[in-house]
Amino acid sequence: MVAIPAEIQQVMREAECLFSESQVERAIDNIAADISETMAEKNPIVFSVMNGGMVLTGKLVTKLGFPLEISYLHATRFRHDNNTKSPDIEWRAHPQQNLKGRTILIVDDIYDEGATLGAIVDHCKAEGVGEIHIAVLVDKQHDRKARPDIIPDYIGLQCEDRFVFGYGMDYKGYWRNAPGIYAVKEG
Ligand SMILES: O=P(O)(O)OC[C@H]1O[C@H](OP(=O)(O)OP(=O)(O)O)[C@H](O)[C@@H]1O
Ligand SMILES: Nc1nc2[nH]cnc2c(=O)[nH]1
Repeated sequence: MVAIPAEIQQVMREAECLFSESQVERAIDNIAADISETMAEKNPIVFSVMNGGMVLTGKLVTKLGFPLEISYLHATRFRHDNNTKSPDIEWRAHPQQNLKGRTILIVDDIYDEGATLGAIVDHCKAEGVGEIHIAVLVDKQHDRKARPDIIPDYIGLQCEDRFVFGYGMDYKGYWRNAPGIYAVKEG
């Protein structure tokens, strides 16, 4: 057995809960209601952005009472050896479907600097996609947005400019399963 790193337990003990489970669930209900109003007739493909988008995608799709296809793509912020993130995106799985003329819904956990969503939108446009809709659980508030031209259509919650985890978002690979949105203790 490989032990759980002590840091992983400690980060949760010390974290600040920014949004409780019931607050997040309400936000997901609201996203689902908005998507249902605008996308019900559009025969969309829903793309979960792996890994972080999987929790929101799973919770969302059962609330969408209209025909849709579910799939995934994997674009991730490239990590340097020292674990800092660069603006470069590493594609691990492109969409496999023919996107020509299709309406798609991109579902991700967090819109932070926006480099990830920017690369996804650019790729899908190059593939001839019809309409692109974007849903994120959290929009992090700061003025470092890399692609001000890309604004998610459906946003669950606005969060302060701190590193957050839970509901799909990880802390060093852990706590994507946390039932709330937590901020790592600062200082
Ligand atoms: O708006 P940005 O600054 O581009 O950051 C947001 C992206 O960062 C996280 O993914 P990450 O690349 O860490 O991979 P993960 O989904 O596996 O956690 C998150 O899931 C978003 O996809
Ligand atoms: N887990 C996590 N992933 C991110 N990717 C970009 N910002 C964040 C964040 O605050 N938390």
